[in-house]
Parts: sequence; structure tokens; C-alpha cells
Amino acid sequence: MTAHDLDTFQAIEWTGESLRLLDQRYLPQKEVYLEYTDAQGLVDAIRNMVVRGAPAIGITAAYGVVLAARQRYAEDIERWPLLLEQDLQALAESRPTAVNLFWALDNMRRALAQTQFGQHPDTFLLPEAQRIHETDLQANKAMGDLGANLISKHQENGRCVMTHCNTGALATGGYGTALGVIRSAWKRGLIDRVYANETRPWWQGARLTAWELMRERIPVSLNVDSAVSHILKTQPISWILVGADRITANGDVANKIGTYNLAVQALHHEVGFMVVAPTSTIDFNLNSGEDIPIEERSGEELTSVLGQPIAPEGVEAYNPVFDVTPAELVDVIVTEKGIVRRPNKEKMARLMSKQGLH
Ligand SMILES: CSC[C@@H](O)[C@@H](O)C(=O)COP(=O)(O)O
Repeated sequence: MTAHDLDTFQAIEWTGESLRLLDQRYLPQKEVYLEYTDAQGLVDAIRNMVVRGAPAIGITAAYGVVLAARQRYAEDIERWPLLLEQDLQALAESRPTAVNLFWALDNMRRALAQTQFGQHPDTFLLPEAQRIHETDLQANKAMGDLGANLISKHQENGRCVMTHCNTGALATGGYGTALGVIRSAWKRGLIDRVYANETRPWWQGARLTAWELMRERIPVSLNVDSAVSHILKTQPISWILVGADRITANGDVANKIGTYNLAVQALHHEVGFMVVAPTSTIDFNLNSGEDIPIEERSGEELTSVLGQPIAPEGVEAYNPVFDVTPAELVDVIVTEKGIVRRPNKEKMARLMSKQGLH
């Protein structure tokens, strides 16, 4: 892979027989690819963060259903759709916050419902998984254009942007959400530099975002999460761009822990706050962010780094890995169907009623 291939680079590859994933736990030191042939392997891959990022999790789960269905079909050519239920359940329990996982499984269930008695599971399930994968890439390209349109050449505050976590090719079907907008804006000559928050405790910013941007030679400065206010005050930053794991009907946004802090800081420093997410991330079944299940991961992610303890043995640690930014702190949500400024329930409903890729 060359630096320029990253534009079309995909961390998830369907081989026809298996799903190949770039193991994100080892980046940037090692590029290790793992090959999966069953759903349980993919449940573990999602849970253990071999693959992460809301759209990437959904795509992985969709292919997980294909692999599980093939296995169940080999076990029992008639009863395989019934046996598949336990695999759908296991995939649904792999991680709780990103709604793209449940959205993808719902789509796979609809494809399953089309399958006639005795038909091979590939008939409807494989094309649906491939459609989910392909439309995510297309959605990211569309959002890249729409988001870049909001970044003007002569930004009042300056020509730099800040981002959080990793929202790039690694987190999606390719190109990225917030990082896709950054890619498009860079190509149009609209930005000079990206400030990437390290994103403790899993370091998605330090390990993954810095890796993606450097490979494309987009100037990036890595900073500790606690430097944000200082940077917004002293550096020429016009926009903070983030992705989302779930957006509720009123426009509240769940995303990587620390995103809420950023929105508050953006308001104080008069920096734009842009959320970039495909409509597969919008959960219209939930009225507000208070209803979103927030994943808590092991305290060990806080108490040790690379296997080395950094806190007193036995200390209790609290590790929520997502937070919810209230809609009133969001300047604009960019989706593949269009943009929503100052989101609220009515505007979100109008957006969702539009025709789109998904
Ligand atoms: C396109 S990615 C948007 C979000 O999924 C991303 O910002 C994020 O929070 C990822 O969390 P992760 O815990 O790494 O799966």
C-alpha cells in the first residue's frame, strides 16, 4: 500500500470465503491482518477492538451473519435460519453504544426474511452485507464533499482543524466520516493542519488518526486531550470535527469520551463544532441522548499502558468510553443525505424523510 492508496484504503476485506481485518490493536507499530471464518471470531474481534469505529463494526457484523449462515446451512439445510438466531444475538451483544451494529443486523434480518425455504443463505445475505459495506464508502465520500463545503478558504479563526478519536478509513468502510471531511478539505486546499487529540485511554487519535494522516502527508500535530482549551485559545483553529456512534431523534450525539468536553470548549472559544456521521448512525427510536447505553470498559485500560502499571495496584477505575453531547452544542450535523444546522427534533425528522443511499 502506498500513501496515496489510503484514499481508497479499506481495513475490512471480504475474500469470498472469509473476512480479513487489519488488527487495529497493533497499529501503528505493526500491520497485522487477521482472517475470520466464523461469527464467534468476529464477535470477539469487535469486543476486543481488532476492529472499531461505528460503521466498521456494523459492516463486520453484517459479514459475520453471512459466515454464520453458511455454517448453519452446512449443519442443517432446512433449519439454518432458526439456528442463525443465536449468532445474530451474539453479534448484537458484542458492543452496546454504536447503533450502526444494530442497524446492520436489522438490515441482515430483512434480507434473511426474503430467503425462501431451501435457498442458499448467500442468495440474499451476501449481497446485503456487500451493499452495507459499499454504501458506507459512498456515504463517506458524499459527506466529505458536503462537510468541506462548510469550510471556507479564509476562516475567521484560521485554517486549522481539530479532531478526536479515529473516524477515518479504519473506522468505516473507507475514507472516513470526520476524517473524510478533513481529507476532502485538504484536497481542496482549505486547511493547513490537523490537531489530533490523543484520545485516552485507547489512544485512537495517537495511534490511528496520526497514522492515517501521516500516510497521506496531511500535516498533523498530536496533542494530549487536556491541551485542548490551550490550543483553541492559541492556535488558528476554525472547526472541531468529530464522528458519532449514535445520534438520537433530537440531535444529541454519543461519541468517544471527551467529545462533550470539546463541544463545551468549542462554544467558549467560538470554534465551529461539526459532527459527521452517515444516517445509519441515527437512532430515531430514541428520543434523547439520555437513553443511549454507554459502554464501560475495563479499568485496566486506565491503570496500565502497554502492559505496564501506571496506577497503584488495586485502585478502582471508572472507564466510560463514550459521552453524549447535547444537540444545542452542535453547530452542524453532516450526513450523506444533507446537513442539519443547529439540530433539533423537527430538523432531524426532515432529514430522515429524505431519500438516500441507506
Ligand atoms: C466513524 S467513527 C465515529 C465513532 O465511531 C468514533 O468517533 C468512535 O467513537 C469510535 O470508538 P471506538 O471505541 O474506537 O469504537
